[in-house]
Amino acid sequence: MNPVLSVSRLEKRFGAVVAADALTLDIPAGQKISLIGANGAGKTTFVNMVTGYLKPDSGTILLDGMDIGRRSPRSVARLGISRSFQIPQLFVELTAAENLTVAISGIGTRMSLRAPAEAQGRRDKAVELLQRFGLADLADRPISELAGGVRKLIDIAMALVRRPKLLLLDEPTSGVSAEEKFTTMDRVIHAVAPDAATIVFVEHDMEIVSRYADRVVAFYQGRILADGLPADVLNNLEVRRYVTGGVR
Ligand SMILES: Nc1ncnc2c1ncn2[C@@H]1O[C@H](COP(=O)(O)OP(=O)(O)OP(=O)(O)O)[C@@H](O)[C@H]1O
Repeated sequence: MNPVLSVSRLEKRFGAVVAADALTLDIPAGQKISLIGANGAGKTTFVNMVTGYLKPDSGTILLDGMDIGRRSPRSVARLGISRSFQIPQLFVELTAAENLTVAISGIGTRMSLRAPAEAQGRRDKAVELLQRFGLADLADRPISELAGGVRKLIDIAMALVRRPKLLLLDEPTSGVSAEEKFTTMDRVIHAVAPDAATIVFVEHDMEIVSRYADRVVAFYQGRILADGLPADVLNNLEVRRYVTGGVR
């Protein structure tokens, strides 16, 4: 089967810093892949290039065989790649349902914003998405009143509005308490399952990585240091030395 995403010899420099050094990676449908690496290893640069927020200096990014390396973030999202951010991008004065309704309206093409039936349809879809995350009872609460972990989940719900082929999550459990981190990830995996989306998540917490990833890609200085099954990558000597800090 052809990969959903195929990245080949991707390069990005910021002055003297090589943030992406000949990155080559195929991602088949349905995988849950974790990107790991120390601060500054190039994980976010990779996510930004794949989602159109950064233009690569060279190399190709194919989504279902289509070259998307020069497209805008909006165009990449329309084609089927969605993302969440380290810091949730939500309208804090609006409620959870209103935030989702805005995102749902954004994908409606010829729908009239004023037609009551369509407004109700958008609201129903927003509540259905919140339900998937176990958050339906918070639909009418303003974001400003909600905890960090809940905001993260709502940001991820926003990314699911378009039913993406590929979902990129930038540190889904950062800022979430130790007690809540597994519940948060369980809810994410459960919520994404109906769309069978392929998930790439940047993660610093190795407990989360080993519990939820099918595959781990370790970055170091803009390069891929190791790529494979979690147990293999996490036991790799170089990964332990340069990424997880297990070998001094
Ligand atoms: N816009 C930019 N301008 C200049 N340098 C940048 C820019 N974005 C990233 N870099 C540099 O590129 C390298 C890779 O950064 P990147 O943010 O991709 O790392 P990361 O692995 O996501 O780190 P973190 O875990 O801290 O988020 C770093 O040296 C960083 O300082």
